[in-house]
Amino acid sequence: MCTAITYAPHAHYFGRNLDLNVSYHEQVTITPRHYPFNFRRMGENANHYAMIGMATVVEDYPLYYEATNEKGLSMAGLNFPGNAVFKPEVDGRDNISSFEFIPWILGQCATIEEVKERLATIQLINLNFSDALPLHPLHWIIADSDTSVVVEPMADGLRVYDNPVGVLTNNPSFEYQLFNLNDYRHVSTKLPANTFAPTLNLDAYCLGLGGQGLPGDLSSTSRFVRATFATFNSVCEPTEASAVGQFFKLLDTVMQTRGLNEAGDGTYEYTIYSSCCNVDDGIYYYRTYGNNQITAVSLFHEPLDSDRLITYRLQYQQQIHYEN
Ligand SMILES: C[C@H](CCC(=O)NCCS(=O)(=O)O)[C@H]1CC[C@H]2[C@@H]3[C@H](O)C[C@@H]4C[C@H](O)CC[C@]4(C)[C@H]3C[C@H](O)[C@]12C
Repeated sequence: MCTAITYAPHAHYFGRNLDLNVSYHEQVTITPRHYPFNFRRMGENANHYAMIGMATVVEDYPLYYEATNEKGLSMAGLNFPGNAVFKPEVDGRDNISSFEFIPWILGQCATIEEVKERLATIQLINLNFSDALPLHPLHWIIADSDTSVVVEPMADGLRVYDNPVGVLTNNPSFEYQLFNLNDYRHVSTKLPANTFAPTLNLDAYCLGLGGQGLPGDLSSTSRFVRATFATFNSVCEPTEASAVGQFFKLLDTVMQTRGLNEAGDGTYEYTIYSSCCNVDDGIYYYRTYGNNQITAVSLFHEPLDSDRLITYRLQYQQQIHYEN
C-alpha cells in the first residue's frame, strides 16, 4: 500500500510513502530537459521540462514512481489492483503506456489545467516496458501548487476526479474514498462535549479523546481517512525545516512498520521510503525505512540543459548521533 499527500503551509510540498515487500532498486533520478524520451507510439521528445523523483532506471530509461517537474507539477503512481485496465491503442489519440505516463505529463504540462487538456486526448495502453517488467495496475495523483486530480483507468474509460483533499491511497476507487470521509465528521482535534448523555457526569479524562473513531489500521481506506485528517489539521512553523519535518510526520501517521502486514512467502509490506518534494524550489527530500536522516537532492543544482540522466543512490545506512 502507499499513501501520497500534498501539504501547503507556506511553501508547497508533495510526497508519498512507498509501501511494498520488494525493492526495484529505485534511485533519486533527475531527467534534464534534453534527455530523449522515446515514447513507444508517440515518437521522441528531447525538449521537455526537467523533472526529479524516484525511479528505477532500466536501459537508461527512468521508470518513475513519482516525480515533480521544474514548474512544480507533481505526479505519483499508486497500486490499484483489480480496478486498473489498460486498453488497446486507438488511432487519433495519444497512445501512452502507463510506464510513460509520468514523463508524458510532467514533460509537457505546468498546471492542472494543462493536464486536463492532455488527459482529454490520451489513451493509456496495454504495452509492457519489457517482458521482465510488465505493467502494474496503478492510479495516479497529479498536483500543481493550487489543486490536484486523481486519474483512474477503469474498464469503462479514464476517470479524472478533482481531488479536494490532496490525498491518495489504494483501492477502492477514489469516489468511494472521498465519500467514506462522511463517516468521520465527528472526529476532532478538540476534546468532545458530552453529547452522549449530558446528565451523566462523563469525564474528559485525557487529551486526544476527540480523535476516537479515527481508524488506526493499515488498510487503504483507513490510511486515506487518517492522512486526510492529519494534513488538514497539521500545524508547523513557517520555516523549511519545520515544514519538511512536519511532512514526514504526516506520512508517519500512515507508515507501515515491518512485520505488521504480511504479503505472503514470508515477506511483509513496509514503508520502503518516504519522500517530500518542495515543489516551489525543486528540492526532493527522502528517508528510507532503515535511515531516519533526511537526505535532499536539488533539481536546480544540476545541469538541466543536458541530455543525460542523473541518479543518486539511496542512503540506507542508519545515522545515529552518538553523544558519548
Ligand atoms: C507497487 C508500487 C506502488 C506501491 C503501492 O501502492 N503498493 C500497494 C500495495 S497493495 O496492492 O495496496 O497491497 C508501484 C508504484 C510505481 C510502480 C513502478 C513504476 O510504475 C515504474 C515501473 C513500471 C513497470 O511497468 C513495472 C515496474 C515499475 C518499477 C513499477 C513497479 C510498481 O508497480 C511500482 C513501484
